[in-house]
Amino acid sequence: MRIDVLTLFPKMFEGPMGESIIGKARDKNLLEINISNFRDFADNKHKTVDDYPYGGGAGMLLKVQPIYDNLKAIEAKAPTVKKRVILLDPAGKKFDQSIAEEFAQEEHLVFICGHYEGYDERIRSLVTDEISLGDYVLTGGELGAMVMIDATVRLLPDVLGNETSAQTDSHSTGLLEHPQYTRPAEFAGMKVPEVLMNGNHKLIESWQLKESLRRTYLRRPDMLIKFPLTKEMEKMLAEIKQEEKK
Ligand SMILES: Nc1nonc1C(=O)NC1CCNCC1
Repeated sequence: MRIDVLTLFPKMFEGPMGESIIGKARDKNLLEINISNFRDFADNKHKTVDDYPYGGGAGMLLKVQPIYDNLKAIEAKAPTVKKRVILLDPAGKKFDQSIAEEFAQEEHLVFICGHYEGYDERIRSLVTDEISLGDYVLTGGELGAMVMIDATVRLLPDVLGNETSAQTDSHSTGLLEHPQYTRPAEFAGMKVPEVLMNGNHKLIESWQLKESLRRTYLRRPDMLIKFPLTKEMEKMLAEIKQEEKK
């Protein structure tokens, strides 16, 4: 996968996109990330990328031209590859695991990071997607782009090195992940549930499913409404509702 990011602050990406799992994936050539500063493409001598809004109003808007020419330069390097050009915008579709899974299937992702008050509206004609990190306002789109890249890249083959962990994550299965424990068996008086210590895989799987259902029921009932429950799950959920009443 190739990822291009258009930003005014390239240095923001050095840490998060250079360390740990993403950094190792780049070292292993599992993906290529190119960060470009669209200020470099501004066609005026002062390299300005923003201007006052027509009709007045607070703040400055990002001009189209620098971003347009930056996109053209990216296109020139990879003309045949199908691209998803993603505009980071609080008015966009809210990012979630299903979008990460969709992006992970793509060959080439291009992220445009907003700044200032917003974009010249004509920038929207250049993009395929408008995606929001969430219902809040950030100082720029950079952190949103990094979160989306992180959530997407970890789904690529061989990036995690343990594919099952991506497939069983919260939000990947449609339920929240069950509680997990590691050594020691007891810490500060808190013991690991006995069922996990006895090695009976069928009992363990049943416990894990029930605890996923419990956690989802208690924390994210909105996810449960959408989940296709089996008869076994419906029985477990009925037990959970009784248990949680006490
Ligand atoms: N939420 C968001 N998801 O993507 N971008 C988001 C965002 O808040 N962008 C800011 C909007 C105001 N101007 C600076 C950028």
